[in-house]
Amino acid sequence: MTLSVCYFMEREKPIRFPSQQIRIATENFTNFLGSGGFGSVYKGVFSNGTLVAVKVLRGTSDEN
Ligand SMILES: Nc1ncnc2c1ncn2[C@@H]1O[C@H](COP(=O)(O)OP(=O)(O)OP(=O)(O)O)[C@@H](O)[C@H]1O
Repeated sequence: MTLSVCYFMEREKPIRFPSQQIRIATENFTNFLGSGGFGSVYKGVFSNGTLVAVKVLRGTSDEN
């Protein structure tokens, strides 16, 4: 029981992607989907085929 809860929580941890990988997936933020209160959203595809929506938070830079 405890183990399965831990496993679940482990799976729920945020995944950190290098900015380079995000840039490649979004083809350098070419496919603009729309913008919301916190920033712009871009379409991306990871090399394994996973389709993602990437939000660039307003007021942040891509330095990190
Ligand atoms: N998964 C998605 N697929 C397609 N388009 C998306 C997706 N997520 C966001 N968008 C597009 O980006 C726009 C902004 O999305 P966002 O999630 O920022 O909206 P919001 O909830 O209004 O904003 P916020 O959460 O910043 O207040 C949407 O209106 C939509 O056009």
